[in-house]
Amino acid sequence: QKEALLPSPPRLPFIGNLHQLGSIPHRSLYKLSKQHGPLMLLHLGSVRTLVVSSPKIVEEVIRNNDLVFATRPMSKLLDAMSNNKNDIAFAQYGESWRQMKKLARTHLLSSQKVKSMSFDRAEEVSLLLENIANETSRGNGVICLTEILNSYVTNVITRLVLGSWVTREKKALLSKLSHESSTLFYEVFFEDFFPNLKWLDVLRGSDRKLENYKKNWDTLFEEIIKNHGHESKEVNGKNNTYFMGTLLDLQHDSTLGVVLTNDQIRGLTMNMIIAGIDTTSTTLDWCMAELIRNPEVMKKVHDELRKVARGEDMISEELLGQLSYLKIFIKEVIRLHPPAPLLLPRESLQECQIQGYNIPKKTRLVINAWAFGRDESYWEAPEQFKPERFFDYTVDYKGKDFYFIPFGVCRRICPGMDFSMAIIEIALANLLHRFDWSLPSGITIEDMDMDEGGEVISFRKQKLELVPTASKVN
Ligand code: HEM
Repeated sequence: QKEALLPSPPRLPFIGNLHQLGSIPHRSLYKLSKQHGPLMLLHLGSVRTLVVSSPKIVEEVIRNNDLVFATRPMSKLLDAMSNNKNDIAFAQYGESWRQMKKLARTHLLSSQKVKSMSFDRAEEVSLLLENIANETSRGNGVICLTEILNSYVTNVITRLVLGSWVTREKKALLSKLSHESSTLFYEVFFEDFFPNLKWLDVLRGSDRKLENYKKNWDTLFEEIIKNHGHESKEVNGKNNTYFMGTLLDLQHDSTLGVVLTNDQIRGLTMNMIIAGIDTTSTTLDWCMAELIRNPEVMKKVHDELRKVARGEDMISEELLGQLSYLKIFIKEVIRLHPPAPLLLPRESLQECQIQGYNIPKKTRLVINAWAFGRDESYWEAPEQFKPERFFDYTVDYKGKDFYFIPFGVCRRICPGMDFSMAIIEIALANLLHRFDWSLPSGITIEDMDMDEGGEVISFRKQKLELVPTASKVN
């Protein structure tokens, strides 16, 4: 049986390879792959986990076994995050998942829908700029940009998903829940890895954490349903409904062909918050950090903006199409700092073959997309920050180029990329158009720690504190 021969790091009795995940799993797995190869079998407690660190192998998996790996594993954490399998991101593959993904793509996250929300984004960007100007006028002019960016993204996403009734306190709770989802992901729930030891989850307080997490969502949803987020369809003369309103409308739409349940509406809404806020805000944060570390890149972005803005006070979304350097800059940032470095876990629905090895049913699959961005066979001098490389490579992150998959691939690919890019690009363009940015006095580029914290969403460990000054051009 060839499966037994799959390269696999030596493991300890009982815990297997769990201890080798370290504090930053994508980095630990990358190191292990250098020793054991791009296809490794790990035993995480009792969970057999295949780790892929090469784009070629992902291509093989997707070409031959896309359907086999179209599902997510079952676990009590994913049950909580999926509102009991009533969502897209964490639910198992099947008819309900297929219908919801189609619905989200067509009615919530299509490029037409994303475009229709440009007014809301512009308003939130104005508030962001105002917020920065106010914060700067207080104290010594240093602001914590990481926190400000997280508030901006929370504000814009809750507004687009739920409507503008959401209070400041509720937004803070939604942001906390989004972040908690990311930290819970790496909490070891014994029941999932060692079914006989589920009593340890009670003893260690993990079960209580999960119960509180669920309770917080319950309380929030009572409020959301009460306000039902169904604001006027007529905003600025446009038919502009928020996701919650759209979903409630669809519930009464007989042409839809499926009946959307309240649980599915809740699951979808949770997905938009959990999958949207931290991924988008951490991308913006990495963008600003890389600009500070690379002044020559900052200059090029500024030069392009100046040409395009022609004295306008704000960059509008219509102008974004002309900012080609800004766009390749963002690509370079997510090549080196993919917000979800290990994507989301998948599991085999049936036995299959990869690289000639037999892979049994219910084997977990982890794809190290972070490693792909550093693969020398695809990227010249991969550790160098060089947006220009994307002028030469016609590569895109839409899932066709297997060596650049920050949004995942195939059936399980992220449906929210246009939605998040719209939020990122308009904010970045205006942050740089309106302000010049520098490090606080006494801090140098060398003091910037570019390491990630060890969570499923790859945050920069060090918060970004900067000094904005009103741009001289304006
Ligand atoms: C920079 C921002 C984002 C990044 C890097 C990102 C990345 C990802 C990744 C890696 C996956 C897993 C793909 C796979 O398993 O192959 C995913 C799935 C998903 N994302 Fe995103 N995402 C982002 C923003 C968003 C936003 C804003 C939304 C919604 C508002 C969203 C909704 C989803 C959903 C629903 C899934 C599950 C898809 C499925 O399982 O079929 N994402 N995302």
